[in-house]
Amino acid sequence: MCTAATYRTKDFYFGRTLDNDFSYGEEIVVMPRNFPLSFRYMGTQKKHYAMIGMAHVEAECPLYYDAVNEKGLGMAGLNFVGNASYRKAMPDRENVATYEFIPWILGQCRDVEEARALLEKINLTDDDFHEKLPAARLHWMIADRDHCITVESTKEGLQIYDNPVGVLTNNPPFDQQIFALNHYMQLSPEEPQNHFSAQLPLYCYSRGMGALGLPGDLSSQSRFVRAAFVRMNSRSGQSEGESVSQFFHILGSVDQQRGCCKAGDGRYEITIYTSCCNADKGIYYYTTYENHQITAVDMHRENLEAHIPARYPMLQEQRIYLQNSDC
Ligand SMILES: C[C@H](CCC(=O)NCCS(=O)(=O)O)[C@H]1CC[C@H]2[C@@H]3[C@H](O)C[C@@H]4C[C@H](O)CC[C@]4(C)[C@H]3C[C@H](O)[C@]12C
Repeated sequence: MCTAATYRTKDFYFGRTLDNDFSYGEEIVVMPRNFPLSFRYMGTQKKHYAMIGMAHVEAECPLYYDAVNEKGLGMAGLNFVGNASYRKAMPDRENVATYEFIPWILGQCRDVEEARALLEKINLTDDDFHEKLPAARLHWMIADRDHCITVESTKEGLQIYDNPVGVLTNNPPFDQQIFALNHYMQLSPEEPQNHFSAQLPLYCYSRGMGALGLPGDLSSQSRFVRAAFVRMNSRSGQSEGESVSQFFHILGSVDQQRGCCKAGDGRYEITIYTSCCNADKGIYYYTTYENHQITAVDMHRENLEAHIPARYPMLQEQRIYLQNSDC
């Protein structure tokens, strides 16, 4: 399971949880403008926008899970197993393999409007990166500070949905996820009133009762509702510290603890990492399952005119600050 979210204060933030029962060995990768992007069908782009994100690097090629570019556009891929459907390359389309989709969009587009224009011409192909890395069954969230869309390639073709919630999880398809919010419109951060019966002395014996009924389980539909409720009602200060902290709290509402979701063979699905990217400043903040200290990589500290990506393995060791170490 995974959840992606956007958040806006003074700056625009974009991030996700990556939930799985194993890791592909991902790292933070800054792709500079002059790293040649060789596409399977679309030739080579010698120059493109720089980007920072989480990727598995295979044969020197960053395969991004989520990233933002230097213009403040963000994109993340999340499992969409059983619904994602890709086609063979087609003569009249811009054919892009799914593992190329993030650099294809972020390398060329400043914002969602430009991404929409590319999406009109695209055909997502079913090509594997290689036989050990088959095409991942995903759908994607693309967002800038003003707009957010969900992109799904299904048997019916390419679906592009406005995403007014700024949240994406996994199945079912996005129109059904959004529809399900109708069932929760009574949820509120306010104290509820007794509409049940005037003849009964019902009262609020606890804070938080306005959100009674918010689903607490780990299914993707429930995580969608929970993250949407938290995200839509989120309040924080404008500073970087307050914004980043609030973002991690939003995604903390859908965190997966080891033991609650069995994945077979004694393995469990857990939140391997949580990311929060300041898309305006190009700073990628993250925590991992074992390391709750927020670590950051700033793309603007790298040479963005370089030809080779800069790679930062995630710091996994938790450093605990002993406050009374002098005693
Ligand atoms: C497993 C990840 C998605 C996690 C997720 O959504 N979990 C939800 C579980 S569930 O549905 O609710 O059960 C996805 C997100 C990005 C994917 C990776 C990226 O697409 C980059 C490459 C693409 C290659 O084709 C396959 C390996 C790969 C390295 C992918 C492996 C895997 O499919 C990743 C890591």
